[in-house]
Amino acid sequence: MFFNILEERGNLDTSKFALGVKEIVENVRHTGDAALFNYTHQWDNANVTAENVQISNEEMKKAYEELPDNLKKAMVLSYERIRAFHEKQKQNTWMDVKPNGEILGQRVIPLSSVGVYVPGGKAAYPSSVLMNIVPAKVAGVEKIVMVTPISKAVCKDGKVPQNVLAAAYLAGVDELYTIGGAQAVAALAFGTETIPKVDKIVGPGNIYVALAKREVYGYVSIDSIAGPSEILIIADESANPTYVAADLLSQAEHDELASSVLITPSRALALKVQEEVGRLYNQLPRQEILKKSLKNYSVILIEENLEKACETANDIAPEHLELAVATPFEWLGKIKNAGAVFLGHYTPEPLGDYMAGPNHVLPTSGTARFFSPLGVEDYVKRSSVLSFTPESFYALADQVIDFAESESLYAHALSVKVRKENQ
Ligand SMILES: NC(=O)c1ccc[n+]([C@@H]2O[C@H](COP(=O)([O-])OP(=O)(O)OC[C@H]3O[C@@H](n4cnc5c(N)ncnc54)[C@H](O)[C@@H]3O)[C@@H](O)[C@H]2O)c1
Ligand SMILES: N[C@H](CO)Cc1c[nH]c[nH+]1
Ligand SMILES: [Zn+2]
Repeated sequence: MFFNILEERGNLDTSKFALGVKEIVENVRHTGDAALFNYTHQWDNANVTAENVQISNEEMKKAYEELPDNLKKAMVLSYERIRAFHEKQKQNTWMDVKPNGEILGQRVIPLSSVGVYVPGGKAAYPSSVLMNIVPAKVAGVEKIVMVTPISKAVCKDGKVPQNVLAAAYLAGVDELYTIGGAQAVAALAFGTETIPKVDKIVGPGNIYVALAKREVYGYVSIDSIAGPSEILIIADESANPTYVAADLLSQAEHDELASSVLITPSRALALKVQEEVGRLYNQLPRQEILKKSLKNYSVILIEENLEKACETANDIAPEHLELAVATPFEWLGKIKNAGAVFLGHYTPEPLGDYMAGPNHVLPTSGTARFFSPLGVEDYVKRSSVLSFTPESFYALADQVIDFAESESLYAHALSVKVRKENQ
């Protein structure tokens, strides 16, 4: 029996990973490539050097051209849907021109360089390549640097998988390096002899990647903490236990630290889902990962009613929240904290992972309380614009002087007074 049926659930304790990550980040910061390639050998068992760390555009192009037709079709459709969704997020520069000549505005400027992390320790993630890079392209980022590890578990031949290379080509990456983990995040944050320093690091990853992003924040910007995957399903008696069980398993298979939670007022449904999880588990590979994630970080909670279920979900603030209930739109307004909300019995979370269009890089570990999904706004910055004519300046001069003097900042007041004298 995998799921405990409980009244309460604890959160993932990240502190035991944090010290190791700090050390990795510091070493890469101070010794560059030497530490980067040592850690790559240690954690990925890969012989990456300055000579072979970068993958050429020709290699990516070849991977794309040789992709099987059905996968190419799926990838292109996914690309187009992600692009269409993110085009809607674009913000425009605006200027407000008043009749007295005062102009106030806001420019939206793409970031010069971003580093995108594409995970690759336990699975290959071409879908995350598209989710990271397409919004950066829509925003107009000048240089997109992608990193991804070549772990033994995923890259049997010691090479980045063809589907990842193909997605990178389709999305239009500028530079691709075969490094991963906390060491790759540190390399992007501080730069090394071979890895360029970037302005912002985005993208999902395991606990080491997520904590490393937190560690380098301030030296560079980051999007959010997008760590081990999470799903929380609120279900009532209208839910199909097989669908619910499959959706819970879908996120559990990502990582031993992934979390799948069902909240329901129906004990009958809870028991059926528990049974279905056991049955479906037996048909799946990746059982080592599934077992750990389901036993340690997953739970079925029985709540009195759907109102209470929504309150608990808001406390947990999950990455993905499915409303597997008869009238999902009725409950949507009650959900305040979730990376993405999936409504009804035919909007399973994996549809969002691959094809729907909204971004699948989402905040985890309760950070959906204040972080948002990755989007075009992550790849731009705003800059304010101010322009006054003498007439519009004189109209505000006295109030600025009064305000400045109330702060005892007389040079500020003087800057206005010297101009006012010319009135
Ligand atoms: N939140 C999101 O938006 C989102 C999206 C996609 C995937 N994910 C998550 O991304 C993660 C992908 O994980 P992954 O492992 O497959 O790939 P990954 O690339 O994130 O991590 C692999 C790297 O971890 C490092 N590592 C492994 N063991 C280590 C150790 N003991 N000490 C230090 N470093 C170590 C290695 O350097 C390795 O390259 C999963 O947790 C998945 O749930 C999250
Ligand atoms: N569910 C993941 C986000 O937590 C994204 C993903 C990519 N591929 C499959 N799933
Ligand atoms: Zn997934």
